[in-house]
Amino acid sequence: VPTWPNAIDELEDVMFLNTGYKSRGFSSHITPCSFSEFGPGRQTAAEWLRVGFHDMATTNVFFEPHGGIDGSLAFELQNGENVGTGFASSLTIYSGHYNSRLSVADMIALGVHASVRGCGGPVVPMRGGRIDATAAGPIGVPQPQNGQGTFVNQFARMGFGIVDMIQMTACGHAIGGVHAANNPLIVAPGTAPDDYQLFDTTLEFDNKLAIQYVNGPISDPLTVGISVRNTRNSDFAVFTADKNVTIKTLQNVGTFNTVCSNILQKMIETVPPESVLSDVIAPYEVKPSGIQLTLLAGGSQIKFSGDIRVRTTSRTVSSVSITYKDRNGGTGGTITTTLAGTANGFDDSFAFYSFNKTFPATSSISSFTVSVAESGGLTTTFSNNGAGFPVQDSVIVLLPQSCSTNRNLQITAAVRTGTPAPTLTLTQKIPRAGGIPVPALSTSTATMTKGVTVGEYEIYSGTIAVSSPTGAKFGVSSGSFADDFKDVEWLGGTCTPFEGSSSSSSSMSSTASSSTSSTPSSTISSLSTLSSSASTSSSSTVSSSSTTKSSSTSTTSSATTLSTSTLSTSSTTLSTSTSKSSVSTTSSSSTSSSSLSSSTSKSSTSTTSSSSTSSIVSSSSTSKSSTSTTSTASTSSSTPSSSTKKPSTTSASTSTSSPSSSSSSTSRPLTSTTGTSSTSPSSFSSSTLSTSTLTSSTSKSSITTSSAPSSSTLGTSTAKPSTSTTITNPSTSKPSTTSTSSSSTTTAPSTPTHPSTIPPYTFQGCYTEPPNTRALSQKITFDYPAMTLDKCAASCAGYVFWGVEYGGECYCGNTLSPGSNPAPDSDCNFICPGDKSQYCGAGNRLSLYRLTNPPSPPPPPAKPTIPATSNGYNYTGCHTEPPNIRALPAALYASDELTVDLCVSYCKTAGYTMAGVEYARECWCANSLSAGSELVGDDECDMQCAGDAGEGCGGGNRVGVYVRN
Ligand code: HEM
Repeated sequence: VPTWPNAIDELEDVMFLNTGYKSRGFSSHITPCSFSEFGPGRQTAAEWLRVGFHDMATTNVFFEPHGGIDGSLAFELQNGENVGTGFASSLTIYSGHYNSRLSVADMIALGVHASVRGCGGPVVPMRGGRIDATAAGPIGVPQPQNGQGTFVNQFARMGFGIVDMIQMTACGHAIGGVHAANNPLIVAPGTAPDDYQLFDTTLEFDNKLAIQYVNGPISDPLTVGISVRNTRNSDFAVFTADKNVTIKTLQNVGTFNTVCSNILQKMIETVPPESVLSDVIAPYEVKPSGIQLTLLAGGSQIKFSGDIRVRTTSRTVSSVSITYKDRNGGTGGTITTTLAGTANGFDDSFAFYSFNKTFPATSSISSFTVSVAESGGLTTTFSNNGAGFPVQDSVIVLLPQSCSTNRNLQITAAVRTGTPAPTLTLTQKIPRAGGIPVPALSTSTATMTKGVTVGEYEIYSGTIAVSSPTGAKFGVSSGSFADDFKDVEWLGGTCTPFEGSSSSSSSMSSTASSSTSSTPSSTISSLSTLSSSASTSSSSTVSSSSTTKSSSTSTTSSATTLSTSTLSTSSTTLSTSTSKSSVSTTSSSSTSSSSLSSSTSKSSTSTTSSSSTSSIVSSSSTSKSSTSTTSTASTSSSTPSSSTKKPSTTSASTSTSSPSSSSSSTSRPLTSTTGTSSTSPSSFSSSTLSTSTLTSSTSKSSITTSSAPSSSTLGTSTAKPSTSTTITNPSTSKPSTTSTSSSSTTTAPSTPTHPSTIPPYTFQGCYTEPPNTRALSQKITFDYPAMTLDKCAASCAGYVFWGVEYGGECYCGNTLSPGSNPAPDSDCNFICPGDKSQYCGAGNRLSLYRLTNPPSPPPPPAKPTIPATSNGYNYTGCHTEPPNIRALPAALYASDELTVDLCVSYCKTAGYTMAGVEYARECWCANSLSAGSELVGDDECDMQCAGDAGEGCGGGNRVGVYVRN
């Protein structure tokens, strides 16, 4: 069970909350299994499974980076290998769930898991942590016309053997079918219901395909039907690759389910090396959900609210309570909860218990444990693998005081005195152009300006422009503290002013009002705030600037910030707070209410932590409450400003209502003009990297604003190898051992090249493959692990051309097909796996070589002459054969020794007055020429006589006719 918070938290929610309270709705697109929101003739579950295969299938495990499940499919929809609308529509659905904590690549994997399980198949174990590519990868998806040998090689390139190939394809084709519109050479239009021919007789994930393939009747259009004569019966080619041994084993249901679980897990765990996968995701037994601290009016009290999600799959819960520690690690108290709702996954059920507790800001909270009492009397305490569930109170977003108007967010946060000035961060989903269905994530940041100080906290505010509110997330962070990943859509249109203590509240209101009148200079003041914030903070910022104009800078980092935020464990919180406390006291000079500063209570890193994981207590429990109130829980417990409870901003704003909501100050339109150029296209491109979060959460913590340069390295790595410098790694295996070439002898080359000669061949350049055929097609060999240019040259000895493609494919031919055109040499950027000093083509690109001195073609045969006379017969011309009869039908003599003399003497001896030579070796006789035979040019009767190349003996359908003198 993971420790919370965890990089997989968002994925875990989307994976398990299928229906009910706080459902994430992911699986609704594939429920029931046969469902498609796009109408008849489609099955979304099948489309999701296929998306998984096609995203993975261009993997080349012999290269770095080698691709895999990385979402590159989104950039490859136009490349001819991904035909059908299911790819774009699936990725569009995933885009709706996409954010800085959940990559498209993880959703592609989750789509495989969900479609298989949702269709009644086995559980495919699921891990998180895939990083999204930012550009297309190479081509290489198996196409139905490829043929068995190519399939075997393509799967080998992906890292799979023949048995794997058969298993994966049989499991993949357990659901769905073939669309006539996409594949008219496999399913003829008009021959299947909705033009959609299923692979077997069911839409469920079962082994009918295997059973029917072995025993018949076979309905799989990739095995039987018109695909056979169109050489597109790829399932047949795949399943027969081991003489049907593997497909036969899949007739057993148990074997089938085990095999499919394993092979599909391998498929979705084929990922680029930079994607470090998490453990297999199991649902939390207890998981905090929507936890929020809110500093209440006056600043002396904090409200702590949210839900506790309890897994109820195998327990009947009677009550859930929370025991918390104060911010110094001392005993805090106990909080009761009420059932708010239930939810279900494919195999799990959950109940959410809401709570709402107010405690003094001085003592506050640092962590909590959860006790779950079961109806049987057992009570289990969950301490988050020992340390309790951490809660940081150093940076708190004040949702009631935050709002969104005119595409501007105005965000207010309370920051514990002594904590450096916070940064406001916004991550938006910006649509991509060019038919790419997945948006880019763009993160922009803005400085925040300090307002009043109330008790332990300083109130900061900031504004930031939002161009794409749907799915946008915002947060506030300072160092490793953050309160973030909040939906922009939660925000109402009105910001309720923060009511500080009597003196401070006035200053706050002045802050708010001053915003409207603020002058251009505010930008400057905010900048000064930023610079000074590190050390002294306080003073300068208090009033003036206010407007929170904050020159927002757009950066790309995003995710790292978001995830690390919550990681700040309780202990670190404590230590930092104590150390900083001195600062808070000094700065208190500026504002009034400060004095409290009880944070100095040091106590430092109190160890305490009750690591008890399963202490058994008697039934009684603390609070029953349980079911009675159910859904109303959240509202019932609310105190004055219950607002933060949950997104629904409308209720939030209304509940807090009363205190002079001075509408005028709501939010200032003026800021819209400020230079928040965050949305400029340039900043988007690299932003998708964000999701790197999942791996390295802890270390990155402090990055927030400046990270752009570092994160960019992650992104580029997933794309194509691009330029030479990125890959190199000269060490490993050195120049080839093969002889022929004049290659280097001792030193390892630092940069690969396109050798200008591989004797007896010369480099022609980097060439494309023509659209519908191969550039070179006479002989093909594969050697993905160890191909070199020299090996291909040796394999193609005797051919005029050869070329290496995709690192491991070698093609030979005597002619280059039309449509194969020169491309930039830099396109051929795959390093030869067997010789790192050479390039071996790329996806759809051949490193092309040609014989330096092609053998001079044999001299064209001398044109034969047609003898004018022979043996008393005279040549009368070249005649056609009439349609239904021979020109000289009476007698035929054929010989490989034929000459004109031989033919004439044959007919003469046989008593005919006419003789005719045809097609090099035929001799025809008659006494008259048949009607319909026409005279044509002599050049049509110049085929060499079989017995004498110097003489003409007619032609195809052409008779050279001789008549007796
Ligand atoms: C040699 C390997 C393979 C070839 C040549 C191949 C070919 C095809 C073709 C031609 C279609 C019909 C697409 C359409 O008309 O819309 C199809 C559908 C499908 N393929 Fe494959 N496939 C292969 C392997 C796999 C694998 C390994 C998987 C997954 C693990 C898979 C999953 C699917 C699914 C689920 C469908 C149904 C899609 C739908 O109903 O919309 N295929 N495949």
